Amino acid sequence: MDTLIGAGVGSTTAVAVGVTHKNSVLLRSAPIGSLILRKPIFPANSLRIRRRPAAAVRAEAAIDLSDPDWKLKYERDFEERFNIPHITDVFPDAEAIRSTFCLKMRSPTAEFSGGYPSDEEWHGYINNKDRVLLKVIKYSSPTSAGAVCIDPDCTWIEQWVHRAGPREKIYFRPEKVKAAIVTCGGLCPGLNDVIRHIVITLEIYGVKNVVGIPFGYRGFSDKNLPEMPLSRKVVQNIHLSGGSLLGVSRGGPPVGEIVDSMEERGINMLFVLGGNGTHAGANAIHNECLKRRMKVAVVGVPKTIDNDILHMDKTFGFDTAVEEAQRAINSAYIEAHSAYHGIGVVKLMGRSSGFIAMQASLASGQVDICLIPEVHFNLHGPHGVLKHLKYLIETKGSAVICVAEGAGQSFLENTNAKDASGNKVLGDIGVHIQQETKKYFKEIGVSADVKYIDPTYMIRAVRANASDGILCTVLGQNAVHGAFAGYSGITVGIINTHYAYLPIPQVIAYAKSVDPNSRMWHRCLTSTGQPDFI
Ligand SMILES: Nc1ncnc2c1ncn2[C@@H]1O[C@H](COP(=O)(O)OP(=O)(O)OP(=O)(O)O)[C@@H](O)[C@H]1O
Ligand SMILES: O=P(O)(O)OC[C@H]1O[C@](O)(CO)[C@@H](O)[C@@H]1O
Ligand SMILES: [Mg+2]
Repeated sequence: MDTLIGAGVGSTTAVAVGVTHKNSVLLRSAPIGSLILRKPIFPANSLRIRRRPAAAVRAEAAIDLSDPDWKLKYERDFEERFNIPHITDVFPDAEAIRSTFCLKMRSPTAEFSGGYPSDEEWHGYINNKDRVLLKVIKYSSPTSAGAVCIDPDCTWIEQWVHRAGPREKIYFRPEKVKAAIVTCGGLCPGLNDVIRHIVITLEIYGVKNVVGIPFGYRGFSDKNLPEMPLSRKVVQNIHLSGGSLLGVSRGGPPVGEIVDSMEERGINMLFVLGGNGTHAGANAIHNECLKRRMKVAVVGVPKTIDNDILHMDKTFGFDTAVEEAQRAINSAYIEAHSAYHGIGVVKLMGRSSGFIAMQASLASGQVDICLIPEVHFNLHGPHGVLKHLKYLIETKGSAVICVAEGAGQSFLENTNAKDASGNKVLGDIGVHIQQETKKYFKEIGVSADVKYIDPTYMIRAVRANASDGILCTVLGQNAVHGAFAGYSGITVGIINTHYAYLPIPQVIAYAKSVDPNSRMWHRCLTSTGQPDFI
């Protein structure tokens, strides 16, 4: 008989379901290394599955646990899926030269007439065979919190991904490179830091032709938007302010037009900063370049304030967003605490993943109720949010709710509206909670002073904090190293504190979301003291 299985990866990975057939386990695009259980681990209504259509991602193969070699086969399959495309896959005879990124090459003014600089003594290169371990906990039992097991014995599986960094051999001659940078989607703290470090690192390799494409992918087709020449001088201080020097946008021309434009402009390195939509675009550009046999490196740097890109510890801007979100929560707390029966509602970003709401609630310690898209809740009824608010007002005198923008969408009218990129336009759950709370307290004859704060655009526009600034620096540098090393269709991320290159389809197969059975969500519940609202 088929058995529903729940799968959770650590505290920060998506939940998925699959079906077991006797000994074989079929994971339908499930997260890598999913936990196989004989029965559901979550009540059906707390298990929400969110998945974007996979962008040509090859799903995990079915595993036949009765096969004595299943572990070996699984590891081999994993290695194949996380293999990163290289220029030599299409151009086997592509010429490799010694890297110009060495201790002797620190000035962009150097010319190569006397030969490329090289540094025999420098041992700072990454070997192409270096790997980073994706999962680092060995679980002894599938019932251990957050366990990620393939079989009931929790057999240890090694999942290696490619280590990022400069290679000794490079596949582009710096003087022949025209590099372009584009930033797409919404704003996110740290965009300027990444742009800055891509430019600086390109110059250190010896590249002199670096341009910015204005306003996202639109800049490839809009003739009124000239490309912006970039140099260390131009980008020197851009990290001191938030936003993007190049501008951002949603929507844009079809991929074919983008690649036509790249051909016309002679761009052979493209650095794409953006979220899952942008990365789907980057992968399509990479595939189109392959089809046209263009020797081009397309490298992504994941920018998602929602932190919903798979496999990475976090994405840049997330830490800053959490820090900034705390200020809104603190204001809501002060307002609520200073009012008679004050209730503060703060809506934070998170279309399908509640990471910011969860982490900001945890960090602030001032939130009584945290609501995220991954965990179903009722507003009304004996166990609903409003009943609990009444209890909080009676016992504490005030309360603070932190809600992620994608939470409780089933309570709101579905307009089917889409933004320019095709993303669903969400209803305003913050306004809804504010209105329902006012109505409820009026009905029960208890006064309540409800204040609503939506700090979204204030948070997105701030400059990166120190930890994000460092993350952006390393990601920007590694993006350039990846391109020079000849990889394309890849993105760069931090995994277990190390840096890795991943094939784009694997990181955008679906949105990473909070596992309601994770230690981190349980810690959040411990902090807020909220019951489940079912
Ligand atoms: N499947 C896709 N294929 C090709 N291009 C895409 C795809 N999805 C989105 N894009 C393009 O990527 C760009 C950015 O997409 P989107 O607005 O969804 O932002 P995002 O990268 O997901 O970032 P954010 O986290 O801010 O939403 C847009 O120009 C959009 O046209
Ligand atoms: O108003 P815009 O720019 O379309 O962006 C809004 C969206 O962008 C995000 O901040 C992600 O970039 C979402 O959380 C939010 O729904
Ligand atoms: Mg997106």
